[in-house]
Amino acid sequence: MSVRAELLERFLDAASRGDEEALSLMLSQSRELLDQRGEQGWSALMLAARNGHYDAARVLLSNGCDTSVTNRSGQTAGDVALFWGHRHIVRLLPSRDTEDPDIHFNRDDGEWLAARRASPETVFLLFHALSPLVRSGAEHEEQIQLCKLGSAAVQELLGSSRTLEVFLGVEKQQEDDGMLAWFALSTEDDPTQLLKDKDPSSFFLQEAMPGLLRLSDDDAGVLAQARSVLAWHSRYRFCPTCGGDTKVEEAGYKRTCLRAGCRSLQGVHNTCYPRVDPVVIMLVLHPDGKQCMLGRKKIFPPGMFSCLAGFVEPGETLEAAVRREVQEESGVQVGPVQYLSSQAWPMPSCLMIGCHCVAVTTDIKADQNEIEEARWFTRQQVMDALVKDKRAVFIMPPRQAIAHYLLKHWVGCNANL
Ligand SMILES: NC(=O)C1=CN([C@@H]2O[C@H](COP(=O)(O)OP(=O)(O)OC[C@H]3O[C@@H](n4cnc5c(N)ncnc54)[C@H](OP(=O)(O)O)[C@@H]3O)[C@@H](O)[C@H]2O)C=CC1
Ligand SMILES: [Mg+2]
Ligand SMILES: [Mg+2]
Ligand SMILES: [Mg+2]
Ligand SMILES: [Zn+2]
Repeated sequence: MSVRAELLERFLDAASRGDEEALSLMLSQSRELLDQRGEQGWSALMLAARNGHYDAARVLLSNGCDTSVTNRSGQTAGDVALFWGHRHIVRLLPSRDTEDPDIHFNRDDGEWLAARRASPETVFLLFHALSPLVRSGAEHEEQIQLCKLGSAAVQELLGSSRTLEVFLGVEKQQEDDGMLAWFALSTEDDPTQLLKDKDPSSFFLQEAMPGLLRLSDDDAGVLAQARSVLAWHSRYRFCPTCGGDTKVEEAGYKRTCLRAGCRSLQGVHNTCYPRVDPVVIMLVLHPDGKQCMLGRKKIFPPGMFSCLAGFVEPGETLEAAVRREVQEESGVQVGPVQYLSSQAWPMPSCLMIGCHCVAVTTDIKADQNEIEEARWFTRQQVMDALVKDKRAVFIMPPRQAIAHYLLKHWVGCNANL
């Protein structure tokens, strides 16, 4: 081994052990060690993150180390820390999920909203019966895009009592410090004809699934918000407390009961705001660490297996919901549960809470009502499905579903750890 390689191995070893003094000393002599990766493809920061060494990670960061460096599985130090549950280290590191659009809400200010509504730059998305108006994508046939209409195109609809309006937020414009406002309009009339005159290629996307998977990630994100709020309006026209009429307020984010004295007008209540239903979705890992459990619902396309999922019920923690749903659907008992990430799933308003969990029993007895079949799959089988190899024994859930991410994360993480 060359002197340099040996020095690097000693440096990486100090990071693994959490020896921050050795790290500081070696860096003062040879700064280029900082972001170098060893034979396994891991940097010092990744090793400190893997083993939960907070002070060692701080020393590396204070020396300016690059947090975006990835190992051979494409994981950053932040990903490694997250997987191993070292949250104190995750918090030290910049998150890769910080690229959310910069959206501000101003739902109470009627004048401001009216000005946004009238602005020629403002974007309107049109819906009918929860189906968005779309057109074929520019790039390839399968892809579709949301029709982004200007105020002139929706003038008639804006004034109509048969139109429901939901403010979606504003997008900061890079060039001129301006703000682009977005609205969703849902019409009870069928304006297809009207719009066909202007854009004959547009149509209302009828089936939410798998139709929504044909949108770009940006369009799908906006649609998740709009469709969830509109779905709530379509189901909660009357006051859930007294059955009275309601009026829409706060730019589409509140329905207030019109009956004086209704209990929903006082105190804390959750009937006036759009609902979000928490759903746990989990990849169940075999106690041997080498297999995971996937299930098939009858409605899935042939060959597709996905993670088990289920609604969180009142009084439950997320951990309890994971354990109960896995037990109900597969008969398997679950021990540790680890949260990974979440996803808004607008069918109609689920918040998918993605977890990995470890089974403590292995005999599967699929609940025939919800799950047609559940099986253990090896990592190789998941990998084959992921790369669509001809040996693949099942089909992965689509890339856009959090189940796909939970599987990909498992394959990527464990291969190296
Ligand atoms: N993004 C992703 O990767 C995935 C998303 N999902 C989504 O997760 C959601 C839930 O998963 P699923 O497995 O169906 O859930 P569950 O395992 O909890 O079972 C669903 C059943 O629960 C009942 N139910 C409906 N709404 C609620 C509620 N608010 N609270 C409690 N029970 C309810 C229904 O029964 P009944 O019909 O008898 O009323 C429904 O058939 C689905 O909407 C699905 O679209 C699921 C898997 C993957
Ligand atoms: Mg269930
Ligand atoms: Mg389920
Ligand atoms: Mg359930
Ligand atoms: Zn009421």
